[in-house]
Amino acid sequence: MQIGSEKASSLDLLSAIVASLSDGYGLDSDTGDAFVENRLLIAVMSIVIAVLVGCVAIFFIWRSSGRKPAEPPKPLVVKTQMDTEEDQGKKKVTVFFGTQTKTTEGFAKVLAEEAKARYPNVIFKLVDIDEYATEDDEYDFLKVRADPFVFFRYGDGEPTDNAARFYKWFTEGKERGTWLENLQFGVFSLGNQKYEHFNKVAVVVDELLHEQGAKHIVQVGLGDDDQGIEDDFSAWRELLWPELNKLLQDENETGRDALYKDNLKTVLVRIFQSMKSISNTTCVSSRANVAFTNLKYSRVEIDEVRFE
Ligand SMILES: Cc1cc2nc3c(=O)[nH]c(=O)nc-3n(C[C@H](O)[C@H](O)[C@H](O)COP(=O)(O)O)c2cc1C
Repeated sequence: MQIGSEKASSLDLLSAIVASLSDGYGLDSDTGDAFVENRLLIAVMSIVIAVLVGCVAIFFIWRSSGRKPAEPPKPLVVKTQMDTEEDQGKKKVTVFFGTQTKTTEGFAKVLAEEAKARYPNVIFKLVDIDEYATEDDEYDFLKVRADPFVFFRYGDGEPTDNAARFYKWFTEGKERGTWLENLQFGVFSLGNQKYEHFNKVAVVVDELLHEQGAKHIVQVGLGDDDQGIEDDFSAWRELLWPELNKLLQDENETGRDALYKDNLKTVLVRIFQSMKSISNTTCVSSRANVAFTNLKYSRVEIDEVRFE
């Protein structure tokens, strides 16, 4: 050991410390010498300890700086749900909606539930357009979907918050050409003619879908809150069902109307339950009542499932 030399290295110092510790703890001198001579081992150990101490320090600095781990991306609702084995081979319809105060969501739900009752072998999904894609590019799903596509929008001259990202991406992509030839769609919009831009966003989306190759199942429905939006909605649905029959009804399917009537009571209960989950107001329930008068079910029966 060369502690007395001109300049002791840190390794020499460490060796000296280990040697004195071994003395202090009663190790025999041979063992102490072995430690001291095995400088390479000590060097490796000291590096490992230094790295570990460094990692712990970095971890605490990182935690104290308040950074949170990156959030996992939002699930792609439709893609993941529709790719299940059970769904394979079945026809699928997606009801997308954009909404500000959830009225449109309620109407979309009514449509989806009624459609499920009419076409029990078809898979209907109700999807908030903003939750479909985490990245704009994922809206590319439109080009590969051959399923009927029903889109709900409302206008404010501007899109609703939850449709803003989709609307920006879609309206800025006019150079895409006719890339939506496999898509069939219908649009119904909830608006109010008192506003300058009556149902503007829906009209733009409808026109653009058509321009880009998608085929109308039914012409755009422009609901007017100022006149009677439930009647507009009912009238649009009456145009929709015959067209969906052509697309969705199985060739060997018979007695659809009887099946539909059997299902209807259950469907009404489900709709009222889901409406209640959206809003507890009786106003929402009464909207559903009106929306269903054209199904020829008496008001008395519907009132049995009213929630207060
Ligand atoms: C702040 C505000 C702005 C609106 N702007 C428009 C508009 O520009 N054009 C239109 O047709 N309707 C407009 N409406 C009417 C809504 O489209 C209508 O009330 C619709 O039922 C709301 O649906 P939601 O609850 O799903 O957002 C507006 C409503 C509000 C409250």
